Amino acid sequence: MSIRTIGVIGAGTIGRGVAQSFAESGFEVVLVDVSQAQLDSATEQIGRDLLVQPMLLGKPLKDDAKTVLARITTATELTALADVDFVVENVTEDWAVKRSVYEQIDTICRPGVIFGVNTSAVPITRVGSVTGRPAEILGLHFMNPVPMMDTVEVVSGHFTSEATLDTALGLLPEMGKEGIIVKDAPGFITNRVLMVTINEAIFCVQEGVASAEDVDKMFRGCFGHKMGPLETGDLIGLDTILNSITVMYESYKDSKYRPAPLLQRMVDARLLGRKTGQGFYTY
Ligand SMILES: NC(=O)c1ccc[n+]([C@@H]2O[C@H](COP(=O)([O-])OP(=O)(O)OC[C@H]3O[C@@H](n4cnc5c(N)ncnc54)[C@H](O)[C@@H]3O)[C@@H](O)[C@H]2O)c1
Repeated sequence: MSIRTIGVIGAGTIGRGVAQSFAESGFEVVLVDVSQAQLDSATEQIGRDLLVQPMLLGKPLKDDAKTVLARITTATELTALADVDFVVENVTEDWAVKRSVYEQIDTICRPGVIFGVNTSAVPITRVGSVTGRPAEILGLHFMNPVPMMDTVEVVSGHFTSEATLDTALGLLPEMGKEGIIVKDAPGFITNRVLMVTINEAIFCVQEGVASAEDVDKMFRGCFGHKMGPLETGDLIGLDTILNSITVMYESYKDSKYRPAPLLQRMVDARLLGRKTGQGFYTY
């Protein structure tokens, strides 16, 4: 099946980047979110990012920003995905929410259409089990900001077929990205390591060992990281960090994944980072 139209579900922090990246690469995109306000703000943000990111990357767009934006249509109903050739799902990191989406799109999308799960920690095999197409389900863990990151963690679930992996590994280079295959384990590789680091950095701030600014400064200065763990947490969204580390805590039954109480408190207070204008820093 030739892949020309991509269904992107969820127009939040990561979904809008996925939609932008596919559109920049010449694909038609149907972007679906339950919230019209979220779709409107995603479209506005994509418009701004299309102007800024190519300059930051030093790589001009192949087509002008207007043409790229025109490739993205939006909808609030999953039924808009009936004719898409490939799906990338990016809804809230909550199993009940994701499960309901997969049960619906399994009946809406054509048989054989592959579903890429963009999750921080939900097992891909579990997603496959609620659909009638477990061989066509794989993890596509895009990194934020998607248009600027060139590597994708590709997760092979228990039933993911070689054909599905081959299709995804062939599609990613069309977006200028490379996929690295990992096996299915909660948190995969990237988040199993990253979330523990961010969570532990939050414990350090909570205990008053150092300020958020100084923790981040050390990671930039001592290790040459572009961003420290708390800036990264604010970029990803502290609710997503909490959900991810909680999924790993529940999956591995290992106390090293227990969420920091300060993380929980900040999420309760809606201090979620960039997306709400305030996290460890003010935006
Ligand atoms: N933020 C990151 O850096 C990042 C990186 C990689 C993967 N992820 C994963 O991507 C997913 C989305 O994360 P995010 O940070 O973009 O979250 P977010 O909260 O910014 O966005 C989630 C979006 O999903 C929408 N949504 C909720 N239920 C829906 C439904 N039933 N149908 C359609 N849309 C629905 C919400 O309205 C919201 O716009 C999560 O699973 C997360 O773990 C996030």
